[in-house]
Amino acid sequence: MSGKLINGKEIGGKIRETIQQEVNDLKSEGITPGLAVILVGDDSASHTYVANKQKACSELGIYSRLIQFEAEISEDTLLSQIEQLNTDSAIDGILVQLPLPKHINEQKIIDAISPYKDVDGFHPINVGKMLIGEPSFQPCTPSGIMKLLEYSNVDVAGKHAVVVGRSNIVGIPMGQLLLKKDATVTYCHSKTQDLSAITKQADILVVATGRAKLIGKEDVKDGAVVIDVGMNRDIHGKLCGDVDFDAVFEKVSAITPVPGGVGPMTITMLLYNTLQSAKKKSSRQPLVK
Ligand SMILES: Nc1nc2c(c(=O)[nH]1)N[C@@H](CN(C=O)c1ccc(C(=O)N[C@@H](CCC(=O)O)C(=O)O)cc1)CN2
Repeated sequence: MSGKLINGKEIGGKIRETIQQEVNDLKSEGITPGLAVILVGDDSASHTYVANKQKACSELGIYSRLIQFEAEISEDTLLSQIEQLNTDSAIDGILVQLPLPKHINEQKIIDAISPYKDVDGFHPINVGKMLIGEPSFQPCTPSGIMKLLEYSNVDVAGKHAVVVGRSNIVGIPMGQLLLKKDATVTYCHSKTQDLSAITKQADILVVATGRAKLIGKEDVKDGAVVIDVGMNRDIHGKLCGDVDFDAVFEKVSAITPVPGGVGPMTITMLLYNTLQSAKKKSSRQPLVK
């Protein structure tokens, strides 16, 4: 089974080795990369992801600072915390773990993060730069998927890539990164008519809907490469993706598992972006509002 399986833990591990080497080099020059993580509320999945991010930082020698707030925190308090971090020289990357409680405007919070420290790649300046192919922080999940494809020798150019899902943090940037690598991209979403007719045409199928096992055997083409971004619980409480892994496995040429596929790459690319930010520390421009 291993030939078909795109193993995000293994590929992420290889990339983390090169990041670690570069972190060591930077540290020998007296620079320690630093990441600030803001966590609001008590969502248990968010707590797990943040703990995993901190553990990964510590394994690679990246300084991480956790800033925790109760769910009732005001938007203004959050904004002033971000302002402080924007000018903190020990901090190269700032991330606010999503989702935020409903009374907080997520976009307003993202907009307040300095684009020079926006290691999630969610700030409109980084999104815009990514769209026109300028160097920028790229969002971690889509850029991690591009790495999975690259390390698995999947040539994207000229292929029909179908992205199911249009979120700002995964679906939309995913399609754009595939387009930049010369794929022919189709977006599908909750209003798409006859989803299956389109997913069946995909050479590369990326599914990011948050709907457990939405994609089954009848929805994929023979030999397709399937990337599952989903993170759901099945009726037995077991972690599962948006793709019915067991049903499609025989049909596809390669597939990511859940867990152990895309998830670990999200954290790897966060470490990568934090390192890139630390490398640019000396040339970082003051934020012009
Ligand atoms: N500020 C951000 N918020 C959120 C992001 C993000 O990129 N930035 N993405 C997701 C959550 N996420 C990272 O924050 C994330 C999700 C899943 C994993 C992961 O490694 N999953 C494991 C399984 C973990 C488990 O057992 O529960 C896997 O797939 O193997 C990492 C990061 C939303 N919020």
